[in-house]
Amino acid sequence: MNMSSERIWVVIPAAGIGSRMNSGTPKQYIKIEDKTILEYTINRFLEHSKVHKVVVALNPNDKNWQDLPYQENSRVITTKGGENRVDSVLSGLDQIRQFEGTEHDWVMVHDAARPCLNPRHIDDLVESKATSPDGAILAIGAVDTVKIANNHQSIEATIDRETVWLAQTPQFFPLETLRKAIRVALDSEATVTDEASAMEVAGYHPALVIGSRQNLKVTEPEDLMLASIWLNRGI
Ligand SMILES: Nc1ccn([C@@H]2O[C@H](COP(=O)(O)OP(=O)(O)OP(=O)(O)O)[C@@H](O)[C@H]2O)c(=O)n1
Ligand SMILES: C[C@](O)(CO)[C@H](O)COP(=O)(O)O
Repeated sequence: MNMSSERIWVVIPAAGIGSRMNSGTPKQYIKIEDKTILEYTINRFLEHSKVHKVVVALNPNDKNWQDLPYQENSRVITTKGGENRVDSVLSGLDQIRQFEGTEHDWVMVHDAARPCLNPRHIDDLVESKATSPDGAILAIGAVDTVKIANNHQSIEATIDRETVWLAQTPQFFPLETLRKAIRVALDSEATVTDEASAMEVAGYHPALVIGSRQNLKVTEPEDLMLASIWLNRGI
């Protein structure tokens, strides 16, 4: 257990319905081999020595959580998810603050739908804390040429892909700074599709930490095969 004054919490937004997956089961509860996608994701963090506790934001209509093996685990806390991902994340941050979080703590936010995260990337983010006070996110560079489309779905322009980074999660920030930044961003009706968006609106410049295409977000049916391959190889 990490006894330092600066603890690392994890918030896992898991309240989505997975509409793009076209599955009868919310995608975070689809099983690969013997475990659900959500279990792979939660276990990634429970197995990491630097992680204090994990807060999972659940859909209010979630019927599957009760079947997962975390009911008696004191390091796993649940909270009520919200209408959008950002609302679920904020609910998790508020839960931490109400529970035992302090202003010294940091938080990693990681999509439930990214079960193939390699633990070494958690280490990389933790290490980034020493040099990135504004926080950091995992990201990967674009390997294809990047086009900007006009509203008729034809090419408007090509942009220099050296400047293009595809954001992943975890996204790692000081707990209180992130919580306040999200609240300000939402009050200003900014679009917040990841935590870094809110931090940017607040004027911060989070660092980019190299991630991996292995850390894919299971979004559409074809992603399941890729996730299965990675998970069956063992991470
Ligand atoms: N109101 C929401 C919406 C999404 N999420 C979570 O945010 C992560 C990333 O979102 P996404 O991949 O878009 O998941 P869904 O919203 O479930 O997918 P879709 O957009 O296809 O419905 C997922 O783990 C999802 O469970 C959440 O906690 N609360
Ligand atoms: C947070 C995220 O995974 C970073 O790429 C992404 O923004 C989530 O988008 P989604 O549409 O909520 O899956």
